[in-house]
Amino acid sequence: MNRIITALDFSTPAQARALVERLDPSLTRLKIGNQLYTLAGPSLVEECQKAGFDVFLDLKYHDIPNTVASAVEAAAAMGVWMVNVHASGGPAMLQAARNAVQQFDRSAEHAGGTRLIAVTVLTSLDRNELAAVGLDVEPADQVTRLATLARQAGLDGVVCSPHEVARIRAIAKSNFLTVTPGVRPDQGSSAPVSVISSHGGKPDDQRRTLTPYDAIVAGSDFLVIGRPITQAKSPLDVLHALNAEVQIAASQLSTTPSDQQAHSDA
Ligand SMILES: O=c1ccn([C@@H]2O[C@H](COP(=O)(O)O)[C@@H](O)[C@H]2O)c(=O)[nH]1
Repeated sequence: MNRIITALDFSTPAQARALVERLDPSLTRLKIGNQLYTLAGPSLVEECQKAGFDVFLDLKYHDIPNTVASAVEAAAAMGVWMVNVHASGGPAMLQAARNAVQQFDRSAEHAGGTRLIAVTVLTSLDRNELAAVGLDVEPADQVTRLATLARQAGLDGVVCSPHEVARIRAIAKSNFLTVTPGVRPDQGSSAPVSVISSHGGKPDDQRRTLTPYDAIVAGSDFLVIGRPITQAKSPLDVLHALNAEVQIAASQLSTTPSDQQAHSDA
C-alpha cells in the first residue's frame, strides 16, 4: 500500500503536469486541492486518473448539508479515490455527505471506490489560533471531538495532524483512516532513517508537525506531503527516500531501531 500522498500545490497546471509526468503510481498518490482545481478543474483530475494515479480531491467542503451532499456526489461521480468535508460543518452535514456517497454507490455501475473523510483541525492551527476564533480548547481535544462526530456519521476517516493519531486510534477501529498533513522531513531527527530534502524541512505555515518516520510510528495511514517534495531540487529522489523512510518506520512498529541512515536529494 502506498502511503504517501503528494500535494500538487502549483500555481500553474503546466507545473503540476510536469511533475506528474515524471511520477509513477507506485511511488505516490496525488492530492488536488483548491489552488490547482480552481485553475484546471476536472480535466486535470481525469488526466491523473488516466495515468493510473489515485486522486484525493481535497476541496474541504464546508456548507449547508444539501450543498455539501451534492458536491460530494459530484466528486464520487468523477471516480476520485478520496474526498473530504470539514467536520465542523456538523453532524447533519456529515450524515448528508455520507448518504450521498452511499446513494451514489448503490446507483452507479462502477461505484464503491470513493473514501469520504473529514478535516478536523487544520494543521496550520495551534491553541492561540483556535482561541482567536472563539475555541478555548487544545487542538488535540477538538480533533478528538470532531473525529468522534465523523465516526458516528459513518465517514471513512479524518484529516488530522500526526500528533493526534494516537487519540484517534483510541476512539476508532483501525479501518477508520487517519490522513495526516503537517509532515516535515527532519534533518536532525533521531529516527533510524531521515529524508533530507533541499526544501530544508522548514515548517512553513504548518504548526503541528512530525517527521514521516514519527507519523508512521504514531499510526498514520497516509502522509500528505507538499512543499518538501514539490519544492525540492529532485522531487523524485525525495519521494523514493520518503517511501524508504515509511517502509522502515512501518517495520519499526514490530522491531527495535538499530542503525542510522540518511537520504538526500541535494
Ligand atoms: O489540516 C490540513 C488539511 C489539509 N492540508 C493540505 O495538505 C497539504 C500540505 O502541504 P505542505 O506543503 O506539505 O505543507 C496542503 O495542500 C494543504 O492544503 C494541510 O496542510 N492541513
